[in-house]
Amino acid sequence: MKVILPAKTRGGVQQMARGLCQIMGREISKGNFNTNIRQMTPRGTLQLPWSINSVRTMAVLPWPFSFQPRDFSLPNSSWGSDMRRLYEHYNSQCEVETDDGEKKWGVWRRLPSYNRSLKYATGGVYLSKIIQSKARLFTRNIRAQGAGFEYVVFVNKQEQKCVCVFQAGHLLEGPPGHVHGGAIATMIDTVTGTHATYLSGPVMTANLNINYRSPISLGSTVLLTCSLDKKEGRKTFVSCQVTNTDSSKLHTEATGLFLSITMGHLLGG
Ligand SMILES: CCCCCCCCCC(=O)SCCNC(=O)CCNC(=O)[C@H](O)C(C)(C)COP(=O)(O)OP(=O)(O)OC[C@H]1O[C@@H](n2cnc3c(N)ncnc32)[C@H](O)[C@@H]1OP(=O)(O)O
Repeated sequence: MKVILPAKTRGGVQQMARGLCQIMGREISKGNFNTNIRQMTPRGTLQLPWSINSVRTMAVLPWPFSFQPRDFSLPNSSWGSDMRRLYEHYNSQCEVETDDGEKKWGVWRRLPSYNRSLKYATGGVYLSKIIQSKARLFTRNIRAQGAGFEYVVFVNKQEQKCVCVFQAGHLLEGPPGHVHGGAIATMIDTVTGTHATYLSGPVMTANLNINYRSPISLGSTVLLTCSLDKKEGRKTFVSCQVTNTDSSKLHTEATGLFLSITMGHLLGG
């Protein structure tokens, strides 16, 4: 049986689980991560600190000890008709049924929210295990559904392309009735960064160039379409267009340079 708890209760359960970790003798702290992740075995696999393994174990324990983080990229009641329609359009191509009724991966893949996405990136699996229970992109921190960044990302590995369906909530206001340029830049950085991560493993944005062509109305849904321009050593070049939902109007265009980083760089080593 699957029990879906209201957000408040889930928070309580998470706190309780954290409390249990503490009672059991260790709190998961950044220092704790840093010390332990440097312990590499000769084969290059990580010796995870016991606290992380405990957290992972708890993620598969039955309720009330399980605290699988919420996937923010799934539809919720704030999603408008455009958002839902485009979600269905891409989601229906994530899994396809063959003639003999077998289910297979389609050309698109929906990326879940959180740093769970990192596991799809080359070499990202260990990083994912370490940070997924701690980190959350700030775009997901506005609790009221529909008030901030509502979005879902789909990637197409074959075409080295990715799309994001984004509905901008009222808290993202810049010019009256329209989305703030910084909020648009945030989404561009997030989606191009996600795409670069998917293609190249852990990266950081080194350069982002943005041209704003036409304003985006608050509450509207737009499409961010990203493609790989080229890869050169540690550099991944990605471009991005923000358009209305039928791609007939260009709102914003951007190019980004992402540099592959080591785990040490990301964790301040
Ligand atoms: C699933 C997960 C989804 C995640 C999505 C969210 C994505 C969010 C992404 C972000 O917002 S990351 C946060 C914003 N970015 C930063 O804070 C990065 C700060 N900068 C750095 O940490 C370093 O400058 C950086 C890692 C980008 C590069 O430092 P390095 O020491 O690794 O590289 P280095 O400076 O040696 O440069 C390597 C090459 O890149 C080139 N380069 C570096 N920065 C550049 C730049 N800004 N423009 C053009 N080229 C640049 C540099 O010239 C050189 O070229 P060559 O090899 O050809 O000589």
